[in-house]
Amino acid sequence: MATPTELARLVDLHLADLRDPEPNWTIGPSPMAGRGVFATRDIQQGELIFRERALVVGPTARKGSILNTCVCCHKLLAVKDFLCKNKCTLPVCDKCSDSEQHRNECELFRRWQPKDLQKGKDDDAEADCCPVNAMSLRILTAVRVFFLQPDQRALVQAMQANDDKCYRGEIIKAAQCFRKFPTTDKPYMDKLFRVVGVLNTNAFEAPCRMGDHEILLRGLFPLTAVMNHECTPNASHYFDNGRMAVVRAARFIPKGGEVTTTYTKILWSNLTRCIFLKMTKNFICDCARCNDNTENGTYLSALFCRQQGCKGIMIPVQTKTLQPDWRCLTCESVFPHSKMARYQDFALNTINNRINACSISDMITFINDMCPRFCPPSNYVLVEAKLNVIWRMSRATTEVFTEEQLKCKDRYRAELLELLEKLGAGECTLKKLITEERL
Ligand SMILES: C[S@@+](CC[C@H](N)C(=O)[O-])C[C@H]1O[C@@H](n2cnc3c(N)ncnc32)[C@H](O)[C@@H]1O
Repeated sequence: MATPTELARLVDLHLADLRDPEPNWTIGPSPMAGRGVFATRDIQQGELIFRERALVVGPTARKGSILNTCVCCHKLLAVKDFLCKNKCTLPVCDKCSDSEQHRNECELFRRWQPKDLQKGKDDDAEADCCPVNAMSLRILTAVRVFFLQPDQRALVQAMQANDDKCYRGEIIKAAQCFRKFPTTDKPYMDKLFRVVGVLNTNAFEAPCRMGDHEILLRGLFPLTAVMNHECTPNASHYFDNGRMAVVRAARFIPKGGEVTTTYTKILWSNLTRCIFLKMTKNFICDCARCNDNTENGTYLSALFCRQQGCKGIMIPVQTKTLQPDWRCLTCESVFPHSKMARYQDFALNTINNRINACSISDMITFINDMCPRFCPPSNYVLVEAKLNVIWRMSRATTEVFTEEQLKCKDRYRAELLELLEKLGAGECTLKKLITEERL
């Protein structure tokens, strides 16, 4: 892995005009992990730390992604016949099909000879069959790295790449979308594997708005990615239309302090964050919040006691483990994680199914009247459901809400702000969004 100095040199080149002549940050060795970002002087709460453009972006192509979106300008395309007119089989608008930006990848995809997904299907199936394979779209961001300038490619090389067998699977699945993928070219495949590893370790999903449609882009923002993770971080980041990352101090950061961000959602429970970080970033966090099973007194993990007749709440006993025992704070019964995990999944699915299917007004009734029967109010799934209601109400343009519903929204908002306060989240992006109701 590159030294902090070498990484810093390449990051400076990448920042170009966005580099402050006297930055309040520097890259150095981190006691947390590898390299990290550190304050060169005291940084006040709310102060800008840096802005950076994406080094490379591409489609996320995750389950549920809208595939008929131009991979260059991100415009929403027609529902049918939306592939590049030059036949690379990527979704590209007519204008971008002939653009400089698309030329290299278009040629490369054509050379690899994409398989025709509609071939061999009967007429009816053909009508319903999406002509794009999400796995070939997913590999596009990695492919784009090969067309960057030498210094930019060196920067990608200098970034950390976690080793994970799943990433190989991602490449194998992409290779199956083509007749002539260079599978036997070992040096090329090794480089591709590393780039895919860098993307999976470092890339962000950045929202990008195009008119009234919003998509998530997969973007590599190298300096933002060098920041290590803390569950209640001292810096917060947001993305300006998918292409620019903006990082500000959420709290005061003393000179020499490590500038941290979060790789998870701030309101997730200890256990949910722990599982997510282990699965996606391959580490177990050791921050103060992860070591406290009351979760700063927020009890975001809490579930009702499974002992008959007891109305107490249970919380995980051990911290920083994927399968803790659970103990009731009232009757002190202990249950194994397997039992509580089933119960947590039930609460999660019940609430999330409603979120996806209910009107705002039904959701409020469900949260206020039904949820308290099976889920403690502090549980993160219920907390997120309230966040979802605020989000939907603030975006609703035509719906008219009753006085009662508006009061509920204000109550949810006050509860969420109190939670963030307990967590010590400072001026984090979520607080800003809740306060400004621009979720
Ligand atoms: C995006 S990189 C962060 C920058 C990285 N330290 C470097 O030197 O390039 C993410 C990886 O850093 C490590 N990491 C980040 N935060 C960590 C933490 N709080 N504890 C342990 N490892 C962490 C993990 O290996 C994680 O997969």
